[in-house]
Amino acid sequence: MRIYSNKWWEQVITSINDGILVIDEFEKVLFINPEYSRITGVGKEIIGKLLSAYRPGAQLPSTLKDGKTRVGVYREINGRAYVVDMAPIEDNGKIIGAVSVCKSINEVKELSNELNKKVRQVIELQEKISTLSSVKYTFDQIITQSAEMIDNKNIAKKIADSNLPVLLIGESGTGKELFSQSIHEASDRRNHPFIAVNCATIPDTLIESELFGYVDGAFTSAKKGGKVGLFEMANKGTLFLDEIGDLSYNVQANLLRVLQEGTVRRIGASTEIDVDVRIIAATHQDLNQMAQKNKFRQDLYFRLNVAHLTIPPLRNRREDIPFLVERFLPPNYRLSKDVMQFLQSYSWPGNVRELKNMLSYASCLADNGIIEMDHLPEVMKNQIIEDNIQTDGTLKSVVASAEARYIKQMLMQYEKNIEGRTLVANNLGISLASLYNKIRKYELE
Ligand SMILES: Nc1ncnc2c1ncn2[C@@H]1O[C@H](COP(=O)(O)OP(=O)(O)OP(=O)(O)O)[C@@H](O)[C@H]1O
Repeated sequence: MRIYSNKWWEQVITSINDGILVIDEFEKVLFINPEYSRITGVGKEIIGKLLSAYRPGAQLPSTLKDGKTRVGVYREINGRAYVVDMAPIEDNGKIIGAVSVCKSINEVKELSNELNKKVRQVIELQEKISTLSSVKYTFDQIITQSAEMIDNKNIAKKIADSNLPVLLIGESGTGKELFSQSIHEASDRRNHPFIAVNCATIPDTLIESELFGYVDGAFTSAKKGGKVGLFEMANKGTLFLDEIGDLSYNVQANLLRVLQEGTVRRIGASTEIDVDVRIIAATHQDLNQMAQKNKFRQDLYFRLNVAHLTIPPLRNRREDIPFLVERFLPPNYRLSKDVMQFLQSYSWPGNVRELKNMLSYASCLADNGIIEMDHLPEVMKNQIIEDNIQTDGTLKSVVASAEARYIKQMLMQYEKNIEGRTLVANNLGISLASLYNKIRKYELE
């Protein structure tokens, strides 16, 4: 068998990543490695000294005496904390020395602090994801009787389980997010995050870091430790990009790259991260026209416009109004005949959201459970109804239809008594008698 020199063994021990100290049978220190010095702060001056004299409280002399191994003994000297394992060195049953092996706790502490920091970050992210991704809606909650909306629901159900991107087009408050959440809930991504982001409400300078995240030190105001982007948060789930038409051209290019590659690169990072995210985009704008005018990237438009649904405004599906009213009114509340008639003729610029909010407001004012015209918000009553006016037939009948609509609109704004009627007549520039004639003629009451 080959005999290895002392120098050879010394090199082996020197290269070990734990601190090592060896004493002889008389407690005299024979050897320490550089790691021991690094952990304890004790240098080569200890060699040749009696350990208990140089390091009071050391337990290695006890191991020398009783021959017992000691494991995980905690030591803290001059702010340096470490754990020590001790073992006797025997030759033919006789203890001829002892060795101690130590590991720094400062490093373990630092690692544990680092770990705690990461755990806190994960908890923060989980909380953020759960607030961002609280899916409330399913297809059953989309109330409609309109043929166009029923078609939309059927198509949405069919494409839900695919990974196809979806583009939802419709005015504000028509239910685009409702569709988007329902598609997510009906897909096999339902147990993963649904994250909604409104591109119109995030300033241009921040949107990239929101979507793609950044690494530590990416820019001067960057948060320490970096930031996870929404794409990473939505991994395996759905990212709902509302008002996508408001994204700047630059961000559109980066978004397209993520969709094509299936990877994101955090701002300032050199590596890509794989992401598996289904995109549902929504807009009230005509992206096709915007693409033709170079205001929206055509390649991104084609990428997003794979499955598209156009959600009609409420004024074009008035048959839904009574059903939505029933859904949103608190129990034991009802609308007066006037109010129901008004809702049927109103233009609903804020669509279903406006109807829902209006009913909440009015039901607070209606003490006896019956919602009257007086309980409607003033802005609504003042809204000039431009639709539903007859636009074909003889000139006489079209003028009569417009006249009836305008008088009705005026009547709604004033009290239903003589003072109110006088104000209406004055505003219309006609006599009170003439106003009553027109009310009778057009059956406005
Ligand atoms: N068909 C419907 N049945 C029941 N509730 C509806 C329907 N459509 C819309 N809503 C309700 O109206 C409100 C607005 O809907 P939603 O947020 O989905 O609209 P949106 O088109 O995404 O609006 P925006 O573009 O302004 O974000 C929500 O409270 C939603 O629940």
